[in-house]
Amino acid sequence: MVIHELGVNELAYRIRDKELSASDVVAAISDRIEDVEPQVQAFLHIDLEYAKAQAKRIDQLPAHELERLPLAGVPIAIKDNMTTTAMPTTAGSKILEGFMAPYNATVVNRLEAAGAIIIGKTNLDEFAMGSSTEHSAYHVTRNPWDLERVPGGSSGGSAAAVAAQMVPAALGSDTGGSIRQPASYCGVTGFKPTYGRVSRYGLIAFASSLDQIGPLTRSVDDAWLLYQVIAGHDPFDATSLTQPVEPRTAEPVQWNQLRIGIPKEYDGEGLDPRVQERYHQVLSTLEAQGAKLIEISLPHTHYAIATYYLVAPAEASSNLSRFDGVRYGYRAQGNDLLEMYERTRAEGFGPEVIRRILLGTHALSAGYYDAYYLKAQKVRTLIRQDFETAFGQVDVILTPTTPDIAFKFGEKSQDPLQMYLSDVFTVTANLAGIPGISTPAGLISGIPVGIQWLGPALQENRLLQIARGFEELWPSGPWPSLGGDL
Ligand SMILES: NC(=O)C[C@H](N)C(=O)O
Repeated sequence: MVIHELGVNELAYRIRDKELSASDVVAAISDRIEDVEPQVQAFLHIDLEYAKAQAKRIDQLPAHELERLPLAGVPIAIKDNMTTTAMPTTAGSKILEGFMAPYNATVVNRLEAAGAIIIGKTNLDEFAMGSSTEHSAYHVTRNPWDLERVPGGSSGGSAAAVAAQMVPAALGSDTGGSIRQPASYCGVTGFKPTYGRVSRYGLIAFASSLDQIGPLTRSVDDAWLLYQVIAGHDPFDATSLTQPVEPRTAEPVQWNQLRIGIPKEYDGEGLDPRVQERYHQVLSTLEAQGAKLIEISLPHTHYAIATYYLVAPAEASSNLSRFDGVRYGYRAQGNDLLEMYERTRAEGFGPEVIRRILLGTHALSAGYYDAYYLKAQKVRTLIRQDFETAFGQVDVILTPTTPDIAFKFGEKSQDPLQMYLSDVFTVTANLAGIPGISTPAGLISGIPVGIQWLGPALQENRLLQIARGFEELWPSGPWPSLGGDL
């Protein structure tokens, strides 16, 4: 048994059964990180001393206490836009370099209360704005399947760390696809729950009406377990939902009772023919299992990218106003207060963040508000209604996660619109607030490709049950060979 290859569930029960100690696991993970992190560069911060101390604490717990910890001794990485008191939180930005948060994000507290061991903070596009992790102010992260390619973004570090088997799981955040798109590019599972299901307290806000936290793992059951731990009401997040989170079910999906919606708008223009071919192979496999494939229309899909790139930057321009050199992080010198603000923001933010702030400020400004922001909000309602209508007819919707596979460094970074288009199939779920999961559907010339399952709001368990069923039909692996394996 190679410890770093084990998933969350396997590690958790082995540690609970005392077949493995948490310290053994942390030691194995440290070796793996030492081996492959120099190539992949998934992390912005790693704290193995902290991890070792946590592992020791877990190993000293009596059996009856271990029994109560669903993630006892499981190492987990956290995207660096969620606050941790034990490690810095930078959001991938120079403006927060070295920032130590005064409190943990609720998700971090929940993971630790469940016995998880936080190993480090993963790289991301600055403030989660991007689809390749090239917009990190620190360094790029490489796709473990091909080091010349991007891991996707903005949770690229989390996806790469999981695919490179440096951790069994990581948390990401998804505003327009930032969990699902990198999951697809790195061949892992990435799950975005319903808006409001997981507390965002301690998540550095990008676009508050869209942001959601979720897990990236190497199996659906692992994502499910993590979701169970992090989901649920949190009085510190006013948007957090109060509906109870139902327990995991072991029941397999009954394909012959399932109606799968195939939206015609997700299968055509702009879709890489190789991705399209794989998507159709998946559809045939499901049909052969007895699933009923129903062609549906989500007619406002065409406006989704434009809508997202008005709503998200508008909210970002407001959220990021707090980084002014007074309250947080970096401060530039200036002759007066205004000059200090201007210089701090001009020097502290990278070009993509500045672009979004400008776009958002423009969309919200007097005279343009009705034409841009208000109109985008109206179209957003239409997009949500498209899904409501569709879910009257079908149980779940299946689409490609991304129109392409992981691209090479530099291929899209000079053309923001091309970069934005990699979110074309994922932004709709955020605009509608519904859950979505990307699961691997094999490789195309050695590079992973994912498919996306979308479900009605609050039906996470049903969605996860279906995604797990698909995983059994279409198992992934072997994982990329890296480091010492080369
Ligand atoms: N943050 C996200 O969910 C990703 C999206 N690519 C964006 O740049 O806004």
